[in-house]
Amino acid sequence: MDEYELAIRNTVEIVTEDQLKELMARPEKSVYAGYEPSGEIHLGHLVTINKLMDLKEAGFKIKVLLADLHAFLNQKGTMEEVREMADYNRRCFEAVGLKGKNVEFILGTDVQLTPEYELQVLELSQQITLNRAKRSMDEVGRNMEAPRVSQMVYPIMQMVDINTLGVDMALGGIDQRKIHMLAREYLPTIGAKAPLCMHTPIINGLNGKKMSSSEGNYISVADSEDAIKKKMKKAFCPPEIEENPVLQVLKYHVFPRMETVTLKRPDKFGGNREFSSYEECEQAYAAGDVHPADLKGMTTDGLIEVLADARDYMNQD
Ligand SMILES: Nc1ncnc2c1ncn2[C@@H]1O[C@H](COP(=O)(O)OP(=O)(O)OP(=O)(O)O)[C@@H](O)[C@H]1O
Ligand SMILES: N[C@@H](Cc1ccc(O)cc1)C(=O)O
Repeated sequence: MDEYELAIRNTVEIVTEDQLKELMARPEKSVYAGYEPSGEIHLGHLVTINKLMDLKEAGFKIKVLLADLHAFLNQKGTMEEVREMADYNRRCFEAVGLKGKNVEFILGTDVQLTPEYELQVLELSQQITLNRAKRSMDEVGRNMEAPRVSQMVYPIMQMVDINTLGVDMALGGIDQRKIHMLAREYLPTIGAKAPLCMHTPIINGLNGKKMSSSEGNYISVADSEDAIKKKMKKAFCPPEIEENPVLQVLKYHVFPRMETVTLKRPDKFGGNREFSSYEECEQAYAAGDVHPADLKGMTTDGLIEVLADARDYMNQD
């Protein structure tokens, strides 16, 4: 796989592909993703983390924003609580392999409380309508039936983060799209660069709804082998391909880190079978050649293996 293919694999949108091709030809390039510190880093977050690791391998400098102030503004906890979570989350990111020379972690409050930052937030807030700000938070904001003023400031700060961190590209799940499109449109009005944007898919939790800490439907990167087995056993695994959480785990977490995956089953059920790509496995499942229970077993074994280092790291003293 060449660097460009690696950069775009498992993404749903790049705005724009031509700009990405141009950027990749440059010797220096950077990308960031921001995370509201939360209790657990789960397989949903890991989709974006895996992408950051692909981009690192493709030659990007990586910045990870631990967005403590954003989490506070979005009603996720007190300042003390989110700050503490930021430290824990940083360890989780390192545990899954996001670390090293070209990876920098930045705490939101370390860069967001300067007069320059504040002035840019105010300049943008003078231009962006309340309606656009509110819509950009549709999939990001918590308790949006009664949005707080802080939740209208939130997307504007996210735009200013892009300028403050000086990155070429903003990465996030597709739920970040509306905020990113505001950034592309409005950052140039304050003399800042319009960022490239890369979006990854949103994956489902084990009950078939969006994987999220608040739903309790997630697998965490620090889960024990036993916990993974129990959760996967109960997972929703319909015969369909679309929105199938087990296939999503296989596609976004197991295959990117394993060359081949082996389905183990007794001879009377068809015997063992080795898959060397996700697509091959999806076809076999769609054709009914792989039973849902076998698909779950194979995915569980693969996931336990790919998260082994993270588990060990998190369980060190
Ligand atoms: N289920 C998911 N599938 C894929 N990406 C996700 C998922 N949940 C969060 N992300 C991505 O992770 C990044 C950080 O999101 P954030 O930390 O705010 O998570 P969140 O949506 O608040 O999740 P949670 O409610 O579980 O804490 C964003 O780019 C977001 O798109
Ligand atoms: N909006 C992101 C978090 C984030 C905050 C600030 C940023 O600059 C980037 C991302 C989320 O939904 O979780």
